[in-house]
Amino acid sequence: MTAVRGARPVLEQFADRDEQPRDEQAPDGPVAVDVRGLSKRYGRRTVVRDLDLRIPAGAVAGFIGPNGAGKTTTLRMLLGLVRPTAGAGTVLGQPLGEPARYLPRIGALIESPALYPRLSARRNLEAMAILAGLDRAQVEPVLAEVGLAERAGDEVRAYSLGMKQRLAIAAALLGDPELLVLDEPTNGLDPMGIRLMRDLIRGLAVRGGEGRAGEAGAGARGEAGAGAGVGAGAGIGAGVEVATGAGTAAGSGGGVGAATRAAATGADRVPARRRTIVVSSHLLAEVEQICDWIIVVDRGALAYQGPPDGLLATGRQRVALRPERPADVGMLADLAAGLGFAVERDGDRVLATLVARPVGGGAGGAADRAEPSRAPLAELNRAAHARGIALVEIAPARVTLEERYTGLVAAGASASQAITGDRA
Ligand SMILES: Nc1ncnc2c1ncn2[C@@H]1O[C@H](COP(=O)(O)OP(=O)(O)OP(=O)(O)O)[C@@H](O)[C@H]1O
Repeated sequence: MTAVRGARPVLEQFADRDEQPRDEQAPDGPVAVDVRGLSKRYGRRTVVRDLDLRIPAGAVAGFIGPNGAGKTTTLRMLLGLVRPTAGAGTVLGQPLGEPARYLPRIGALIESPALYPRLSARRNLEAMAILAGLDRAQVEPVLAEVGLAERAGDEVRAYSLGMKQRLAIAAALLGDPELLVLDEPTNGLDPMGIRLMRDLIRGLAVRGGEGRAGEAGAGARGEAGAGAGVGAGAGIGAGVEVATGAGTAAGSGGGVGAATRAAATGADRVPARRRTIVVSSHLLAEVEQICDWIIVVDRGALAYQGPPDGLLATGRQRVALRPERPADVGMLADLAAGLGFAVERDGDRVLATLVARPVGGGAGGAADRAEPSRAPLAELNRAAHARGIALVEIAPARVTLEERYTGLVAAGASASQAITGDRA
């Protein structure tokens, strides 16, 4: 498919911005994360802006946005690693401002894991378990859960990147967390590694391996435990102890979070032992297949939140137009562009997506958005006919989730630049 033209007048870009499906749907049932107005400023620069997040308990939530959109900063705020400039709400039913109350029930992988390269995966995990005050017997089940059981005795320095990522996830699984936060776990992986990671994450949506040591079964969790994260680099704020004792893995970055068993309050527990997973990525395609909730952020602001099909449903309509004479494709594309469509060439077809108020169409309200195509399509058809172009196809064409995502982010970028001239 060849892009013919994409530049649109500024006013049309503003129209796009207005139509962005901000906070499309709220979850019906219990929520694992419910925060409002989350913001972070660094100096004069706002990197997360008034973010309202509601993540259903038990969902696999994709946290998607381009590089620099504020994903990691947001996740760090949820994990108590960065103090929000503004915002309030709850994580696992506990106040956002008191992360010590919920961190023991969270496992997290934020940035590069810190591992002992000359120790085996098993020994690395045992060290983490000990530092976090956990039963070492948890190590074998989590190794099995991430598919490393057979290589658990190998030194970590011999591991591939994918295996190291798996090991880091195993560390985050220690303590059988209710909420698992994975920041860009597919970063740097090849296509097969990405696929394996996707399969792994899908499987982690159910908590606890069979026979996990010390596990008394569903609903029986309630042992008190001291929460601790294992990591190096950025400290954990808000009064949360960081286990960085002698022998902790060298390395930089946020380290590997290890959740402990903790007292569960009951009211906010998820039935059927579903685990809530938040997985960030700058590529929707890497995670869309496993997500039942999607959050799109762009320049620190929420662009969409809701189920994946909601993102699709809010997409603008696209039509495929095929002229009787293939030689007319270029003229047809020009015509459609002149009528306010974003135009792409697809062989002997033109794909026209309505991006602006229909020329000669409706007033532009919600009803127009629900059925945007009729008036402009009729106009397009007439205009083609007037130029002697006979259409042999004029039919709806599917807009993919990736295209919707890209459209959202691209429209936001254009509008923001037009308004402010910068990203702040
Ligand atoms: N400690 C900091 N001080 C100043 N600016 C920061 C700090 N941490 C992050 N930023 C800025 O905040 C913005 C958002 O960064 P963040 O890492 O949250 O984005 P991201 O969506 O996770 O990006 P990526 O996908 O590239 O990891 C970036 O412009 C970054 O430079």
